[in-house]
Amino acid sequence: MMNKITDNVFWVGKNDDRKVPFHRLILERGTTYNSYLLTTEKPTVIDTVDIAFAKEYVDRLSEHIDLNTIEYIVINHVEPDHAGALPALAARAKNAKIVATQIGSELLKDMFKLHNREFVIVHDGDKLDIGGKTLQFFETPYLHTEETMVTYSIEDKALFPCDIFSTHIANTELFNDLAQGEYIEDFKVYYQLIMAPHRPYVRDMLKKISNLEIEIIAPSHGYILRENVNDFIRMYDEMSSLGDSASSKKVTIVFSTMTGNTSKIAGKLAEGLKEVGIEPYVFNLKNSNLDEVLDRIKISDGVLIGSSTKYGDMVGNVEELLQALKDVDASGKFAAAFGSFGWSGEGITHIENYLNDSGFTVVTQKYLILNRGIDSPAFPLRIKFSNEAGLNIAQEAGKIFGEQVLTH
Ligand SMILES: Cc1cc2nc3c(=O)[nH]c(=O)nc-3n(C[C@H](O)[C@H](O)[C@H](O)COP(=O)(O)O)c2cc1C
Repeated sequence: MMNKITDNVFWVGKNDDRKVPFHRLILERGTTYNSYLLTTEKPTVIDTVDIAFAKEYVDRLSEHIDLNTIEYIVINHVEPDHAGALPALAARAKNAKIVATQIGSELLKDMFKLHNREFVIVHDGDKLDIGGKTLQFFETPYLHTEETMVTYSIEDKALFPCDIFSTHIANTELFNDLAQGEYIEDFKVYYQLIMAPHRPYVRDMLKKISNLEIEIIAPSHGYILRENVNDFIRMYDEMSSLGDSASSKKVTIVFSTMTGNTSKIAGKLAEGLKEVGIEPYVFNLKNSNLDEVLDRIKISDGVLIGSSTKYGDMVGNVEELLQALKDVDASGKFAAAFGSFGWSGEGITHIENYLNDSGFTVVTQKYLILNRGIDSPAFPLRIKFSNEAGLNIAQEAGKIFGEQVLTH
């Protein structure tokens, strides 16, 4: 099916009106996989369709264009509901170069065995002349995975943001002004499910597109937005804004150290928290009153507890604090363990075990994979001695932990 979006821009996607299983959900209203064909002097395809419809998609496309004339295939996001038909298309569009971010290209090569294919690697702000139109690319990491970018057609004032601004609704009307029935709630639910876990990246994306003149948003699922476009951008702005919750959220960092390495990690965690607007309480247990520390933890939304390891155990009086924490109401509080170590780091694992036993929601790598779709930085935070790379990771970890607290 080929539908005109604007001059020389056509929708060539797939309407999937099944109840689609996706990310452990069932998309009750189905979805669409929106792919676009730009019939310029250097014909260009932007994103493809789900891997399940690859053959059908390529066959249909070949009815509209000689596939050998396709010059570029832009892949904004590698997930197989968008890039799934790339191998089938690339096999027949033999002259096409694949346009992606650096990380995107590496993933596509490995996932689809495209190592021998020509790629055009694009960076933030790069432009590509496709003969009659100019595409500009903006990297939008984690929206919804690490390699993601958006494509902007300057002459069309059209943004192709892949998953961003999408809605899971099967439809044949294509445009939001022709929508039969309510879809705004679905648009918001999509944001909450797919985008909200990456809130700070939504803010970065909004900054990047704020200088673009956008008349059409052509995402990869659901309606193409051409009516009240700015309302949808505003909704993302509102949903990703924290209001005054940053200043009202509290995090406590407590640690014990022998030679100062764990103290440096605590400092970096604090810097990361400050980056997201949280001013943490920081206690070195050696110089602190245990009751005062406990009082702070009681009013905190998150707690980070650290120790280095000495002969397979925690150091200082961390264990005394952890024992006392068993009597604190930990419901609704996030916690994570951290520490410096030399070769085995048992102290950090002991802390994590205590936090689990006390009923905190413990932030671990497993937790972040399942709840945020990210696998780093790895919690509990284990830094060998206090190397520079490790300390940078600690700062990132502070940010990620802060985001966790802020969005709950
Ligand atoms: C007496 C002593 C015992 C140690 N035992 C261990 C150990 O069992 N496992 C380990 O991974 N590191 C061990 N280490 C290494 C420390 O955990 C490491 O030097 C760490 O960076 C110290 O951090 P801190 O300055 O915060 O105390 C030991 C260090 C010392 C001095």
